[in-house]
This record gives sequence, structure tokens and C-alpha cells, in this order.
Amino acid sequence: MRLDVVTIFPEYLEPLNVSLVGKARARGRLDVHVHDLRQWTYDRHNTVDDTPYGGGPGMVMKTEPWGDALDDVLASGYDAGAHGPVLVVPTPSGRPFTQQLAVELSRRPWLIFTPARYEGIDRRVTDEYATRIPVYEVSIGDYVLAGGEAAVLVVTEAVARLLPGVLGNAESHRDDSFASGAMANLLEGPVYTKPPEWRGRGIPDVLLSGHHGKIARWRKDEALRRTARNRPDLIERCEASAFDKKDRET
Ligand SMILES: CN1CCCC[C@@H]1Cn1ccc2ccc(-c3n[nH]c(N)c3C#N)cc21
Repeated sequence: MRLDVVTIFPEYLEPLNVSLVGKARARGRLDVHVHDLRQWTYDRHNTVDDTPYGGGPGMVMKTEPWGDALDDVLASGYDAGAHGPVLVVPTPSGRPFTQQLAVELSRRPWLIFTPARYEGIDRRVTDEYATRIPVYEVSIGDYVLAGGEAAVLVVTEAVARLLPGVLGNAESHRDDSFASGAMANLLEGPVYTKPPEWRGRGIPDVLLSGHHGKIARWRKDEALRRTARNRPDLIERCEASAFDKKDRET
């Protein structure tokens, strides 16, 4: 998979050099190119924004730098095979970024991210490129950030970990929250490791029992309990067996 990111804060994307994404790049699973939008400005001040038509607060990012940047990125000649690039536009007014959308994006060969700042990008930019490639406007949550770069880090990590060969078996995404299967749409339950006692706190006996069936049942019950407490909206969606009300209150 190739990722291109066009931004006025290229240094914000440094975390793409470390940890899981960094390893995926080192293993050749991910090819990341970060571009400074200002290299497509030609005035003394490297201007990327201007006042909004119709008035209102803040500034809007101008069409020309984005258009020149995206034309050059698309012309990079990367052979994306049958499925070409898609534009991923972080915005608070986008569709919710979910595990399902992460899976969908992980199947694409080329993602081009356009994290904006100020009040966003002139609408004509996405209108223009939507005539040529799929455009995904995505939001990473119901809160307002100052720009889209943090969303690029979130989406990239969620997508990269789904790529073949990125996660080892021990870190498999098979049992992820929101993954498919019996634990689908359930939050993870609590986890424990050595030492067996810490500040007077021990380990649930079932985890020391060696009885895999009981352990699996306990983990599912704990996942249901945590989901019912923290995300009751998900509880109706899960495939887990019936979970009666009294347990939800414990
Ligand atoms: C605050 N300021 C005026 C109101 C409109 C947004 C603007 C700031 N801003 C500019 C570009 C940009 C991109 C993404 C996000 C963003 N916020 N919350 C999310 N879940 C986001 C995503 N994904 C915010 C952005």
C-alpha cells in the first residue's frame, strides 16, 4: 500500500516513522510519502489560505496549492493496479471512521490524505477530484480538532495493522473490538500478566485454571459486562449469547 499525505505540517506526521507503521514501512508493506503543501505556493509568503466568501470567522484553504499538489501526487505514476487511489479527507463533518471503514480502506492500494487546517479546504477541491477518484470524507470522532493531521495518524494506524504481514500472530487483529465473529462489536475485557500478586491484588482464579473453555467464557462475559457499561449502544449488535439485565448493573 502507498500512502501520500499533503499537509502544511509535515513534521506532525513524524510518528509514521515509528512503531507499527514504521515497522510496516521498513518491511516494505507500506510506502509513505509526506508532502509540504507550501511547496506548491509561489508567493513570497507561501500563502495557502484566504478569507471565506460570504464572510464568517477564520480562513479557508485555497484551491490552487491543493490542486497543483494533488495533480503532482496523482501524476507520480504509481501503478495502483485495477483499483486506483482514493482521497481521504479528514473533517468533523465526515462519515464516522469505523473498523469497518478501516477494513475497506486497507483493501485499497493507494490512499491520498489531505489533512486541512483553518476552516477547511475550498469545497471545489473535493468536487474536482471526486470526478476522478473516490473521495472519503471521514471523521475520527464527535469532537473538534484544530486540523486533520491527528486523524491521518489514527486512520493510518488502524489501516496499517490490517495489512498482511504487519501484525505478528501474537498481535493478531482477529479478536479486536469491533472485529467480526463471536466477539464482534464487543469491547475487550480486562487483561492481566505477572506478577501473580501486586499491592495485595491477585489474578482472577479462572485465568490460572488452565481450563480454556472456562477462560473463554469468562473473557466473553467480561467483554459483555464492559460493553454493556461503556457502550450499551453496541450490546444489541453483538452476537454474544443473551446477557441478562442484572449482570449489566454489576
Ligand atoms: C475547528 N475548525 C473550524 C470548524 C471546522 C474544523 C476546523 C478545524 N479543522 C480544519 C481541518 C480539519 C480536519 C479535521 C478536523 C476534525 N475535528 N474533529 C474531527 N473528528 C476531525 C477529523 N477527522 C478538524 C479540522
